[in-house]
This record gives sequence, C-alpha cells and structure tokens, in this order.
Amino acid sequence: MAAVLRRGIKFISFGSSQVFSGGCKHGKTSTLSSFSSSNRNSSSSSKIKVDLDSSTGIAVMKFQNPPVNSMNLEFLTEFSIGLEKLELDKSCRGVILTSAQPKIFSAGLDILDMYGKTPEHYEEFWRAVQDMWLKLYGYSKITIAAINGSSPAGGCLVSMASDYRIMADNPRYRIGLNETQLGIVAPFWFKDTMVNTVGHRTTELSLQFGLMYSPSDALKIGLVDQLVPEENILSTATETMTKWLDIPDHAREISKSMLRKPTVDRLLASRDADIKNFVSFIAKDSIQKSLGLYLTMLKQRKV
Ligand SMILES: CCCCC/C=C\CCCC/C=C/C(=O)SCCNC(=O)CCNC(=O)[C@H](O)C(C)(C)COP(=O)(O)OP(=O)(O)OC[C@H]1O[C@@H](n2cnc3c(N)ncnc32)[C@H](O)[C@@H]1OP(=O)(O)O
Repeated sequence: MAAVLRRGIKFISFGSSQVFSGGCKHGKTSTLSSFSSSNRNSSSSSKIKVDLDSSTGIAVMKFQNPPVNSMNLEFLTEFSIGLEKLELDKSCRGVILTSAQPKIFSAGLDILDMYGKTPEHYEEFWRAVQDMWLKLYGYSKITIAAINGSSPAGGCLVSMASDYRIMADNPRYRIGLNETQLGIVAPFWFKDTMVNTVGHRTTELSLQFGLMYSPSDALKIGLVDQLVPEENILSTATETMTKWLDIPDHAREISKSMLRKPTVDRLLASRDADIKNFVSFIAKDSIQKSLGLYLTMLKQRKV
C-alpha cells in the first residue's frame, strides 16, 4: 500500500482548471501534500488516471489496467487511495468512474489473485476488496458510474456502489453478478449491495443464476439508471453530476449515509470473519478446480 502511495495517482488538469488547488465552488483553497509534483512525476505506471477540475468540483477516475481492467491487488489499492485523496480534497465534490479500455468497464476481480496463491495472499487481496467497497459504498461525495463497457461481478459491484449508473447503450455489453457461473459465491455484502439496488426477488434470481444483463434489461430491473449512446457517456455523466451538485452537500450526504450506513456497518462488524470465510472458501480444492476451468475457458474464448 505504501509503495502505491509513493508512486502516487496521476492527476491531469484540463481546460482552465487548476489541479489540486483553489477554484472550489465555495471559494476555499485545497492543497494536499500527497499530490506533490514529485508524486505526479512518478505516476506513469498508474492504473487509474484521475482528472480533477476544481472549477466544477468534478473528478473523473478512468480505469486503465489493460486489457480488461481486472481488479488486482495493485489496482484495488490504488483505487481506494485515489478515492480517499479526492474525499479529502475540498475542491472535489463528485467523482465519475469510467474506463479507458474499449468495450470493458471492468472484468471484475482479477481471477489470478484468487487462483493458486497462498492463504496470506488471499487474505491481503480480500482485505483490499473490502477496503475498496467500504470506501466507495460509504463515500461522502457523489459518485456516478459511466459504464462504457461490460461490467461483470466486481465491475458490477463498483457500479452498484456508485450513486448513479449511466450505461452505454450497446447490446453487446453485459452487466451483473455472475459469480455462480465461476463456481464461486458473491459474499453477503455484494448481495446486500444488489438487494439495495434492485430489490430482493431480482437479486435471488440474479445471484443464483449468475445472470448477466444487456443494457436494456439492466435498465428494466433498475440495475442501471440511464442508457445513452456510447459517445455521449462522459458528457451525460458530467451533465448529470451538475444536477447532483445543485443539492446542498450536507443534506445529500446525510441522506446517503442514512440509507447506506447499516449495510456498511454489517461488514465493518465482521471484517475478520469475512476474510477468514473467503480464505477457507477460495483455497478449497474444488473451488480452485472450478476457477482453473473457468480460466482455461476464458483463454479459449469459450466464456
Ligand atoms: C460462502 C462464503 C463465500 C465467501 C466468498 C467466497 C468467494 C468470493 C467471491 C469473489 C467474488 C468475485 C468477484 C469477481 O469479480 S470474479 C471475476 C468475474 N469476472 C468475469 O467472470 C469476467 C471474465 N471475463 C470476461 O467475461 C471477458 O474477459 C470480458 C471482460 C467480457 C472481456 O472480453 P474480451 O474483450 O473478449 O477479452 P478476453 O476475454 O479475451 O480477455 C482478455 C484477457 O483478460 C483475461 N481476463 C478476463 N477477465 C479476467 C479476470 N476477471 N481476471 C483475470 N484475467 C481476466 C483473459 O483471460 C484474457 O487473458 P489472455 O489474453 O491471457 O488470454
């Protein structure tokens, strides 16, 4: 984690905006020592590009972990740290999450981090997955997922953990929690996030079958809020964010917390048990066999 912090997150200015300082809507100045120029200089291996326009208060986090934005340990750590930095930056009021990879928002958790590794690795990995979700689901600022490609499993979790979901209207894209198709099980907090998004009955069917939805079906069940032509996704997300920014921050934030805190607290109360569960589940021979088969099928393009 410290290594990722040292490497830093890439922040780029655009338009007339200042990066990391000044320009806040409320006239406050924001600077963070961790956004020093030396950090920026050494951010070329960054897996997430962050553009913050402090004149509008809108940040864009663009996933750039080719080929498919799978969320490995490094990506997850960088994601959590990037969110944390923006949350501390008073010039940022909302974050748009999107992908720099064509056709893929995120392929979900990196299966290679759950396959053939040591229990210590599984433990570290799962803690990073928890950290990411805890930060995003309980985030004080506005988050909009601009889902510009397929978004299975962990990618769907990130989308659902955002406040609003806009998906590219491309019938080839899919979104959903497909864990059972891999022979694994979405943990209770993935399930809770889905129940909170689409309701209990839809979640029962989705999780058991590992359903992946087309954009139009995702819209029908409320898994996404809006479909737009692919080329308009970022401009729509920015326009939408502007409407969210009209709401006074404190009132929106308290409302969000009222709705989400009980779900966050459930995991906070059982983090260690959840990690233990994950490690013993994922290390089972039968589960490793399932994941191995799924990886083979992925390589053979049969998934
Ligand atoms: C009872 C208590 C339970 C406790 C908890 C227990 C268990 C924990 C559950 C953990 C929850 C898991 C969440 C997840 O997120 S699991 C990951 C699920 N993801 C997927 O199933 C996505 C699989 N990928 C695809 O469907 C496609 O790759 C695609 C994303 C639609 C992109 O398709 P395409 O553009 O055609 O690319 P390729 O298929 O050719 O893929 C390119 C290379 O990327 C590799 N790849 C793809 N996805 C992943 C991944 N998630 N992790 C690692 N690697 C991935 C793929 O193999 C290709 O590699 P290659 O070029 O070397 O062949």
